[in-house]
Amino acid sequence: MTDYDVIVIGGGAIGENVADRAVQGGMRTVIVEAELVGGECSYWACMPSKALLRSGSVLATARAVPGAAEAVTGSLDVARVLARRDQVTSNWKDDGQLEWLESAHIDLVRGHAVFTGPKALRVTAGDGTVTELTANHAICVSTGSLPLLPDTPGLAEAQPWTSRDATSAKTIPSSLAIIGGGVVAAEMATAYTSLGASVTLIARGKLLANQEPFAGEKVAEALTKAGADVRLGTSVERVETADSESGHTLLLSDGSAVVAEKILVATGRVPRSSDLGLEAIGLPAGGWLTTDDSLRVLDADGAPIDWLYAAGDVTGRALLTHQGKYQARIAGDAIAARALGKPVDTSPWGVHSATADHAAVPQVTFTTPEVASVGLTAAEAEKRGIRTRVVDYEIGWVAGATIHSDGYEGTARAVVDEDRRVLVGVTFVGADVGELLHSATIAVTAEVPLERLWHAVPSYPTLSEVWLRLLETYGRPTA
Ligand SMILES: Cc1cc2nc3c(=O)[nH]c(=O)nc-3n(C[C@H](O)[C@H](O)[C@H](O)COP(=O)(O)OP(=O)(O)OC[C@H]3O[C@@H](n4cnc5c(N)ncnc54)[C@H](O)[C@@H]3O)c2cc1C
Ligand SMILES: NC(=O)c1ccc[n+]([C@@H]2O[C@H](COP(=O)([O-])OP(=O)(O)OC[C@H]3O[C@@H](n4cnc5c(N)ncnc54)[C@H](O)[C@@H]3O)[C@@H](O)[C@H]2O)c1
Repeated sequence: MTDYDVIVIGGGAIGENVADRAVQGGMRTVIVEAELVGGECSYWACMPSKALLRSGSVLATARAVPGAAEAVTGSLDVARVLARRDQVTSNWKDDGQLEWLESAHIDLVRGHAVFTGPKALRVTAGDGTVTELTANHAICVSTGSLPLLPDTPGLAEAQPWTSRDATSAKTIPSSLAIIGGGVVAAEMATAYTSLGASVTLIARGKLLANQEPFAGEKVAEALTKAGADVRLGTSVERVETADSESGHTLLLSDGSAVVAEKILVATGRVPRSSDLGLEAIGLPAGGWLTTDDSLRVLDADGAPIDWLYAAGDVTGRALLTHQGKYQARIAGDAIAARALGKPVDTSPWGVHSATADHAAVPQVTFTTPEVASVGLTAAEAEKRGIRTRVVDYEIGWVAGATIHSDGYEGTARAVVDEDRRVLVGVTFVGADVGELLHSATIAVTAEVPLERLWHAVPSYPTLSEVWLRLLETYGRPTA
């Protein structure tokens, strides 16, 4: 039996950050990791997917800038794109992460952890070695999420790709049918189209339905223009696989059929909590771990368990690396503060409260065009009873867009809370708008009054000038 002040289950980006903050708070801390330290984001999600997307995005921009366009004479070098992706994932080796753990004074136990009781875990390594661990103060669960697989007849037999296969593929299939209309579906449709696959995207609803409506519309339009077949409002009812040579036939609810060499299922995520032994501590297996805003897990009565924390995807709060790392900083600090009897500030926007998860989550979808959003959409704000005014502006009309590329197309939307005269949501769609997003995140999180925003002067001629145009469209304040 080995004891630590803090045990973190899961060494993904989020677990690493919980452990780092706990160590910095004076806690002796260990991470238990079953697979690769660095987790999904580093090896099978954010990093490889963005590496697969980047070359196509650069090429599209270059083709829209005369002078550069003439220098682009070929299509993407697929082998080089895949090689760069391999480099970005460190060839699926975690040596670099191990060095970082050592420098951050975080111990590591490799293996699969299950709860044996309160503050107690059993870790079984790949070679069968068992380590019993106990925590003096806290255990934080950061085990992430797994792909959701719909029980569509014939789908499992077709051995579909999940996001792991799509981000780590060594060759590009000639045709790819993507089931889903969310972020993974949109990004992988963009990447695989640019890499030469014949892509069909099948979504039961709209594309990027959680975003402002124009976001999904513009991405669907661009995908179609790039050669993808985008089928919205239709579901896969059955999959037939005659043999591996002829590929798969997907029969859709609108009566049509799609034939593809590979199928990618991108229908969302489920919490990775079914094999954690949660029953040993009185929690149901397989569910999201609901937390308070200082990331303590809530019991069946909704009361926080004082020694049990969770951060990242497994909480279901916001399935994004940056938002999970935000939770991790708060969880690690709260664990250390409570252990040492120091003050804990869980008031909204307090140092130990993940308040932004409710009102100011930023996200960039790296499609062509990009979608960058923070806070509430107009529809969400209305649902919350906020009296809003929606302000739209075409990004292509600002001087920065003229310089960026010819025929720049993009839209910006600001959702104004009319009673408080602050922004509650901002969305940008267009090439390279991802780098604009943090300005909006600051405006929304800091609740900067519109009157003060007029004094935040965007540099000329950058895309940021869209901020000034949004304010002008809203109307200049009077003294
Ligand atoms: C294709 C794709 C692209 C994405 N792109 C982006 C993006 O661009 N930007 C963004 O912000 N987000 C992106 N995301 C989301 C992002 O990947 C996740 O939000 C993030 O990885 C969650 O981190 P985590 O640490 O909670 O979980 P994970 O990274 O999954 O880490 C959990 C770790 O826990 C380990 N583990 C699980 N159970 C146990 C156990 N019982 N014992 C020991 N170890 C265990 C696992 O092996 C794993 O290493 C993307 C997701 C996908 C699928
Ligand atoms: N750039 C980024 O920030 C980025 C990129 C990729 C993924 N992610 C994160 O990873 C998570 C997973 O992404 P995702 O795209 O898998 O999930 P998602 O929740 O974004 O989209 C799921 C899609 O699948 C559809 N769907 C769900 N169940 C279905 C079913 N049974 N049959 C048919 N369609 C079904 C939904 O209608 C939706 O269109 C998201 O929460 C996202 O935030 C982020």
